[in-house]
Amino acid sequence: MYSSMSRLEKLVAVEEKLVEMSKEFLKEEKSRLHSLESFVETAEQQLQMSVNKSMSLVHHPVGAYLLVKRLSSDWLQHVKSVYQPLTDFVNRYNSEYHGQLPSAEDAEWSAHAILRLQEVYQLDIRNIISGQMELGLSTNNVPGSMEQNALRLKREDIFAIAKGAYRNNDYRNAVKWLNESIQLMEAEEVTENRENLEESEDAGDTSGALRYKGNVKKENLKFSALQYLGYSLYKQGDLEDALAIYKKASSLDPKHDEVRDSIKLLQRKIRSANMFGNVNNDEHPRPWASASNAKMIKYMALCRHELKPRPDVQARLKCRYQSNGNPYLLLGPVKTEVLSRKKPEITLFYDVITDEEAQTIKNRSLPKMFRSRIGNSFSEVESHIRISQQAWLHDKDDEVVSRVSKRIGLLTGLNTTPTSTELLQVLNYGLGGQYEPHHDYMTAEEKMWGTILGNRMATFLMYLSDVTAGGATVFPVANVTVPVVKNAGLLFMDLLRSGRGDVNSLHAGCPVVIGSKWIANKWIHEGGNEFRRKCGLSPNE
Ligand SMILES: O=C(O)CCC(=O)C(=O)O
Ligand SMILES: [Fe+2]
Repeated sequence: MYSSMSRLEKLVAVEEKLVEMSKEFLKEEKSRLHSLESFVETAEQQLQMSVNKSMSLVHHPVGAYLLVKRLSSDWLQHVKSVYQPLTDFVNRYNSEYHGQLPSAEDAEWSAHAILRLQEVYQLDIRNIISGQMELGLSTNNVPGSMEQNALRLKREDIFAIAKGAYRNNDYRNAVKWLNESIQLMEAEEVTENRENLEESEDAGDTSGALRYKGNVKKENLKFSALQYLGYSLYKQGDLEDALAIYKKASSLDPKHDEVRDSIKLLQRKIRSANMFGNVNNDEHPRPWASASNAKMIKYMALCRHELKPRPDVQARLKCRYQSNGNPYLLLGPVKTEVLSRKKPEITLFYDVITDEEAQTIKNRSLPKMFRSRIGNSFSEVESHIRISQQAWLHDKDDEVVSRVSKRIGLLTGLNTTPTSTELLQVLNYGLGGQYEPHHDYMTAEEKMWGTILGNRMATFLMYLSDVTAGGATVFPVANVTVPVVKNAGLLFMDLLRSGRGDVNSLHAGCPVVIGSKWIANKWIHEGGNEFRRKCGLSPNE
């Protein structure tokens, strides 16, 4: 469900219905409880009159009749009147919302999305927690104070995200999130103790003011958070701090065997480290799966707009109105920006489609969307590398689709008829949705398209939406970051003139921070373009 914003948007309507159903239930429940209350009151009154009075009501025929009637039916009716609607409510929830609700796995992935955004955009955890995730990002769309309050994370949520990092073997971030969640738990303990103290003073009871008023659940949460923290510190090689944390956990539950064993183990490890001077801190975990390599580090820096092309390369970039000598484009030449002139040339065309056309394409795709996969014709898998939903549109699906295909032909000077292209691929990214660095062409082994269509020669990527933050398209070799510009089209060559894949065409879709990013890809193939883009004389040309 997290894999596309359009699916997440549907959840809003589901929750709207849930709120409606619950409000109705509560209203009826209140009146039912109210009538139960007055029934119980009456019964109690009559009971007192039967027990205490000189003339017991039960000796009176009407009193006896009422007692028998109450016990033979009224009580059952009232108990049922409370019980039955509750089961109906649960049954309705289970049947009406079955299949529409996200799973625990969805929740876990959503927590991962927050971690990914934190990592890629180097966001401050405290800003994320306080509902100000966009601080430090280039956006003017900052939430108001009411929204900020609604976006504030609670200690349980912070703990859940920490556990997500932990499960990812990302102990560095697990430590950060666990520290925050424990700090919050402790701050809340202080306020609660103060409130309890005030309450007891009000009641004139100062003796038991600091007595443990026992919210066991909360204590368990902290105990468990401390265990996670201790282990994460240990995995990071921070033995002394890990020991201190385990001791703190032990003070909450001195009889806990696992914690006591961990303390002994850590003390032993610290002693031997002092003796031999070498701390075995296991392997240093990586932030998220593949972030350790240079390619990923560069990808993330480009997503943050931190890298620019070399100055000499930048100086040769230009902006022009392009008509390719074509009469259609002469009437309204397209504003074009060349973002890289080295191979592969990367060009951004502004306003290649209209808002209405973009909307039509999105509407046509919505019923056909499925989770994107990566791979080739032999094996395709769902993966965090590409978090989105996609649909394929035929030219004949809508007049707009064929019109746009033709327009891409005019803009690129390439053959974009159905025999030289793939269908239009429409994509909607999900929560933290991204597409990690990849090439669009297929290698010889992958053999996706056969000899007539040939390999993907050029990519024409159109942005069908804006986003509030994140989601740029980046080229880690060319050092180019292309922000999402609604209705613009991005063109780059995937192959060298020789037909070999151009490794420099490496590119990626950065994680979307805020917003719903829609794109449409038109892949133009070699077949039918032999004379439009001629072979070079050297394999590297
Ligand atoms: O979303 C982007 O900006 C890049 C998408 C992409 O590279 C692809 O779909 O092949
Ligand atoms: Fe791509």
